[in-house]
Amino acid sequence: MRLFTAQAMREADRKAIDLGYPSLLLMDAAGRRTAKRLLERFAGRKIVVLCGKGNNGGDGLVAARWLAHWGHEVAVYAAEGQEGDAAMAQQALRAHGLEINPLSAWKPQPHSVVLDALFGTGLRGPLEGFYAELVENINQSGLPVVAVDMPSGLPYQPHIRANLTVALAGLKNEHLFYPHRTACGRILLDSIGMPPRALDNPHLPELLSSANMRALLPIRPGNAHKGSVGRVLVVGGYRSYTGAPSLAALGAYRTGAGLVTVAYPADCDVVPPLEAVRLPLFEWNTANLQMARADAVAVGMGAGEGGVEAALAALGLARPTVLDADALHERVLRAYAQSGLPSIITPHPGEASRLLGLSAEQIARFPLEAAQTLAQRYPGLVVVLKGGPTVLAWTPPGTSETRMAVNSTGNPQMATGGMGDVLAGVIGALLAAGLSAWDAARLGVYLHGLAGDQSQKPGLLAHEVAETLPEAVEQLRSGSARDFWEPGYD
Ligand SMILES: NC(=O)C1=CN([C@@H]2O[C@H](COP(=O)(O)OP(=O)(O)OC[C@H]3O[C@@H](n4cnc5c(N)ncnc54)[C@H](OP(=O)(O)O)[C@@H]3O)[C@@H](O)[C@H]2O)[C@@H](O)CC1
Ligand SMILES: Nc1ncnc2c1ncn2[C@@H]1O[C@H](COP(=O)(O)OP(=O)(O)O)[C@@H](O)[C@H]1O
Ligand SMILES: [K+]
Repeated sequence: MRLFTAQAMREADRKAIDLGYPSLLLMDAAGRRTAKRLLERFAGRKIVVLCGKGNNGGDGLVAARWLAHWGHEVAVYAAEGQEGDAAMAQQALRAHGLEINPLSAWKPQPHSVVLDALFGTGLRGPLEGFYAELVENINQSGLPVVAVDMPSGLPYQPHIRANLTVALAGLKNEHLFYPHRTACGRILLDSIGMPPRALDNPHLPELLSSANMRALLPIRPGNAHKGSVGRVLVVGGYRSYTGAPSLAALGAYRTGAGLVTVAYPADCDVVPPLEAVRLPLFEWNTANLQMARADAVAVGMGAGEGGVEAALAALGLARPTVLDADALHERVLRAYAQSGLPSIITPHPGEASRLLGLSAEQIARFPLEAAQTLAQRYPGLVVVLKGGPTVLAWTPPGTSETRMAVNSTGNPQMATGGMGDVLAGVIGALLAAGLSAWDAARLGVYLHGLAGDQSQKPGLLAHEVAETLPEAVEQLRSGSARDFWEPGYD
């Protein structure tokens, strides 16, 4: 499943037409499906359809026709100047005997529901004048709004604040990234019968969904033993950061690691989980770390000033590695990228800011671009740029194409200390279980977010998310994990 930009969706539309699929069929499916979705949630209200003159408006005209055909009370207000499919939709509506009122005549009517078909992916700039005022009036009316494809005005201000958005053919950036996602309300995705070949675009980011992540779950054979399902070495800890490596160890065990060893400075009060092997060290060097038996390493959590040394010492173990927090420095990343070892870096925007020389705000605003830049700067390293949502990027060595993915799980209650430490442990366990770096990173962020979603509540703590990981794994395995968007009719 891919995440689309407006332009990419236009290209998919064009591809469908080039494949011989009639665009009017897409519009008819879009309008009809949207009408059904509206009825599922707002049956009994008078329906007011507001249409622009483009194809988004065309979808609205189709929806109005079907709603009237099914016997519902519908009032239609539309801009003038429809062309192509939208003009055909208008013709079909008129054939059903419906009247079309000028948009300027719309006034909020009590107990109505508004179908927002003003603008979709074709918007080229912020709404001004009449349309800006119309959008403000709709928002202020307090009436429920169902948006066709996306709330009109996005990604600019002003825009509609919808209760429900019916995304057509695929999810777009506005449906996933904040603050725009908030304006969508609940999100339903409808395929509208678009030929799959038209949607297939490997250059777009993959959207991590329950279906594709389920396939990555490692299988635990009946004759498993603790040495065969993945041994993780956690390397971290520093004076006041004694909890970080313990949380990573907990994350690793709860994701299925067979054995976790925690290496930490001997003068530090690190208290690893009872089940972990303790390795207090007086010096970070490879020989010391080799005392642990490990299939994968997670290094840097709470490592403070010792982070660089610890990560360079861990490099000598030549194991798949996840680099977090205080290990995330230029020198370390260069060394790991050159080593060719499967390696993952998990910066939050603050750490990415240190690496890129940009502000954390800029990185949080343009996470796709920031993750891509990091992945191109350090070929071979899988970049996990944490946030809401987390973005992943990877430039396989010897190629120039960067693969991108965007996570769909997680929630703002996860913005608490230690949450990233748990993630490092989760990914470490998946690396130790034998997954490739790209698979371990994708499944790891997905499971971590899914666990956070299960126990979503104010005051959520990192160790609680770790404790919920087994439930998240089970949910994903059994097929009961739900995506945040609701699937359409297929
Ligand atoms: N994906 C698919 O395959 C399918 C997509 N479908 C649907 O098509 C939608 C996209 O339709 P679209 O391309 O016609 O654009 P749309 O959003 O209606 O807006 C264009 C209109 O807005 C106007 N306009 C632009 N900027 C403006 C501004 N700042 N301020 C004011 N006006 C502005 C512009 O006017 P112009 O400047 O060109 O005169 C033009 O009239 C998509 O979201 C989905 O709903 C389905 O039908 C089936 C298959
Ligand atoms: N608003 C949010 N939506 C989704 N996930 C979030 C949100 N805020 C934080 N998270 C997740 O919580 C984790 C926080 O990591 P990080 O900032 O490194 O925490 P720490 O350094 O305290 O361990 C990341 O995995 C991030 O994706
Ligand atoms: K719309």
